Amino acid sequence: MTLLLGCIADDFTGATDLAGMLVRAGMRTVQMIGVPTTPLPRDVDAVVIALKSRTTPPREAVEESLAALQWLRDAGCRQFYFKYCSTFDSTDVGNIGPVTDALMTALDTRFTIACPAFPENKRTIFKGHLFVGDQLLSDSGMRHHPLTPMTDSNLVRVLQRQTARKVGLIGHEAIGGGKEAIEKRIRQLQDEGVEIAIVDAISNDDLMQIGAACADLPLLTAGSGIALGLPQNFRAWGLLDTQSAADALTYPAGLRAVISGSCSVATQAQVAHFINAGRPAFAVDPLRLAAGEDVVAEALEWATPLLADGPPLIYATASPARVKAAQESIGIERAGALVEEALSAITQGLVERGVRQLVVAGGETSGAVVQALNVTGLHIGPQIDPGVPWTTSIGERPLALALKSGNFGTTDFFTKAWSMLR
Ligand SMILES: Nc1ncnc2c1ncn2[C@@H]1O[C@H](COP(=O)(O)OP(=O)(O)O)[C@@H](O)[C@H]1O
Ligand SMILES: O=C(O)[C@@H](O)C(=O)COP(=O)(O)O
Repeated sequence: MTLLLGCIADDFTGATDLAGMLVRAGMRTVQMIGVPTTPLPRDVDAVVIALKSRTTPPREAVEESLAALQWLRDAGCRQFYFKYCSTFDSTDVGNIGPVTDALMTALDTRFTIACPAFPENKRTIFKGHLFVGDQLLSDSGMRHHPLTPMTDSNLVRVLQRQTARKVGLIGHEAIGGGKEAIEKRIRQLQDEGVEIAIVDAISNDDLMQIGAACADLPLLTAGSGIALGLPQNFRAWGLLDTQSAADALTYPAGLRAVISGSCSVATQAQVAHFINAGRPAFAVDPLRLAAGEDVVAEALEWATPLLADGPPLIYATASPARVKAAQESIGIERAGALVEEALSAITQGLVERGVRQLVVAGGETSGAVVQALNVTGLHIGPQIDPGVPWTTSIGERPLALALKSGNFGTTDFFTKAWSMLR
């Protein structure tokens, strides 16, 4: 087995998003939870190591990312990919800048790109500014994110605040000129001392050109979009066969549930749609958790008799005003941690009661839940919506898991995802 691409993702839904994209483009891909301690399945072209490092202190994020890189290098990967959010979720202290810096130093490379674009999910970059749909990032719902509020759309400026390396821009003039024009712009930026370039991209065609131009870069940093353009390079080098069934999966049978700790705009609409469709839903309130009430036992008692009739929803999803009120009362980190712990414990209880098919909404939430379930890795299946594939956990008692990024998926996601499991 020759591993071609080694990826480090800063959260679990992001890792699944990237792995799904690679599978779609014909690379057999597994997602491992944390730095692998168990052998990889056979016949794999790409590995995505999922970390929960998006919002941890930068030193911890760097340490974990370097450990993941070392594992991927030891496994023989030829190119490396640091995956972060398509909305560039980070704060002024990191972790995109510090992790990129550390990976560049470890790989002894003086140039990489930074490109969160994902046009199919309406994340585009033009003149270095990130758009979410028709809005600038800073006008989008991301300005209210509980942990990483994004209030500046100029990615050159955002990243420059997080790194001492010089940040530049590969603008759309170069992207429109195709592979050669992009390579020329990279050389020009390198002559100017730029080490990390934000890259404009507004279409999948752009991503294919960028992928081709970045074939020889040891490290890429990006959302999942850039992955679409990489398999063509491995194929051109004769290293990758065309895989017709890279996403073939067999799903475990069992009861179903939806867990949502995401407060993103898309998830709020999905929760409302599920409730309006008459499906049962239980709200987890961080203030009750902080007061020491046994919300976990209450949720499990509520859910148990409902499981036979289809998926119940257990959610902490709330409006920006309610999230703010909870955070002001108990603190941002504590509110997040209490909710993550409670949702994880509830999910463990549901699995003990026979749940085998789960939709989990939210990156941090998915990280907490998947770790609590002791999942070590995921096989990647077909996509439900762009950026969200079905997966099955590796191991003896597999679960079917759809880890949904906060802002991904159509409004009816929680009710429609199941039809693909039949
Ligand atoms: N009602 C709430 N009040 C405060 N924090 C919340 C609430 N609901 C969820 N959270 C926290 O907000 C964070 C949401 O992040 P995440 O799960 O990554 O969702 P997304 O993918 O939408 O960013 C989690 O840490 C979660 O525990
Ligand atoms: O790139 C993306 O947008 C996603 O893959 C992702 O990382 C989303 O993170 P969450 O919104 O925290 O789920």
